[in-house]
Amino acid sequence: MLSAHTVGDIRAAEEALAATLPDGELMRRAARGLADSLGLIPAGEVVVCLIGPGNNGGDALYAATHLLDRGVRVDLCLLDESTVHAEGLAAAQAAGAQLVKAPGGQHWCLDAIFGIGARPGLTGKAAEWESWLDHERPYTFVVDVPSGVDVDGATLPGVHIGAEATVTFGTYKNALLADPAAGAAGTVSLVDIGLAPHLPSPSIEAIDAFDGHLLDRALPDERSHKYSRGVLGIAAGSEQYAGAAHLCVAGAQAGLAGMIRFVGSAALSQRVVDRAPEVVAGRGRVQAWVVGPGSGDDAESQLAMALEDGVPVVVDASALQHVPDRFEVPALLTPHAGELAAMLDTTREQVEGDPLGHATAAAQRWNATVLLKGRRTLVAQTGAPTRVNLSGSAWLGTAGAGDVLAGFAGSLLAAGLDPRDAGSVAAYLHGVASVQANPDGPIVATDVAYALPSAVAAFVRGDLA
Ligand SMILES: NC(=O)C1=CN([C@@H]2O[C@H](COP(=O)(O)OP(=O)(O)OC[C@H]3O[C@@H](n4cnc5c(N)ncnc54)[C@H](O)[C@@H]3O)[C@@H](O)[C@H]2O)[C@@H](O)CC1
Repeated sequence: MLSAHTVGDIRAAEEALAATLPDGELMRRAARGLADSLGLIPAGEVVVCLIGPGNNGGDALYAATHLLDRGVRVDLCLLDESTVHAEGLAAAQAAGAQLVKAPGGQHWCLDAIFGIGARPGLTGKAAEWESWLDHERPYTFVVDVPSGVDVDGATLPGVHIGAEATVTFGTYKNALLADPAAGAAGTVSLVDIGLAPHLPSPSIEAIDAFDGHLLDRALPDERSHKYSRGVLGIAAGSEQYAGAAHLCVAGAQAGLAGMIRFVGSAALSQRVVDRAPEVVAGRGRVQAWVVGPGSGDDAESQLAMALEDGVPVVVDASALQHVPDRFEVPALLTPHAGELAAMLDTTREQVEGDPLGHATAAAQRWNATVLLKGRRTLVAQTGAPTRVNLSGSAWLGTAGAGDVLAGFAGSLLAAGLDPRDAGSVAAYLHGVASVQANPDGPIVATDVAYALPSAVAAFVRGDLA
């Protein structure tokens, strides 16, 4: 599991760690790690370092001494000579760094304008540097966090640096994992400075290949039978969107439930059973429900029916328009930005500009777990670290992928996971399966459903890495 922490928590942890170390040791560790991560820059090349007033600039100045040691040339642009990290500047200059008035001509750049002490949005000279970067496009590394982003909120409220790669220290920051800010960071690498023992529980987490244990309590054993493994009820599809029923069922069949019951019109039920003969048509006892994929006008009555059972429920697509004031059962809501905007009476742009804020607000408001779909899908639940999904590719933006996800998440819920684990593991494996189905190429939602069972198995075995 990757974890991110808030600026406040990072500052407290750094203070506690620094108290156990000689003066300046933390910055030495950060600078050494940073320089090691800049190995891509060949000797003889020139890197321009954009240096701000704080310790972020200090990190870059000390890292510059290591770069100079191995033959990389360093130009320094100072935001303000009077506030720069003085010892760092002296060390970099002594090692051979040149002061320049403005960036120009260099093919490599190091953004050390602001770190976690940043106020979002760049102005003045920093904004001029950003427009040079935007125009000249040198290969840009960020020190700790892209300057100008909102570090905790992971938003982009103004001018900010966009980079190919970010080297961060101690722990991830929200802005490095959650969109839209994460989109500005490029590939992120983490330098260990010894902070972990001093950090509290994270603000954001991301499942990785080593988290297969999350499925442990929902796996079958030799005493299991179809009912003990969990039965999932699905109310999905309609005359207009019959395919959604098939895709939701296909996603569910790739999950951990022992049986699926399908509830819909006689004609639709017949279609579903013809295609997936394991499915049982009609109501009966279930451990969880999925309601809404392709349900159209039937969504309201289907959601009411599911809620009568008092079991956990996945609420997707058109059913999201009919949510109760507050859920009394464990609920996983799975909107995309447009659907969440409609629920919160705002615009898609507002949600996309601040997914973390809107997903968190919705989780609180409906007493539910909210899985907000996007490039970096979020799973927010009040009182627990928000999960962000890092798997998958842009090819996953394809018709029906959400129906598969809803069915798969429902199957994990029926098998005994709580909504947060069910939603976040489902999003993770859905992304993994999409890549495995056809790395770097087009896929349809059915391909994702078919690739899911082997992704589940590899995740459980710990083979995904
Ligand atoms: N605290 C520590 O012990 C460590 C900190 N490290 C580095 O230190 C950084 C944090 O250092 P600082 O706390 O000095 O913070 P910054 O380096 O982010 O700089 C903060 C300064 O910039 C000014 N500022 C912020 N945003 C501005 C804006 N938009 N326009 C104009 N001025 C602005 C602030 O007023 C403040 O003076 C981390 O990101 C990391 O790079 C590392 O060296 C590891 C250890």
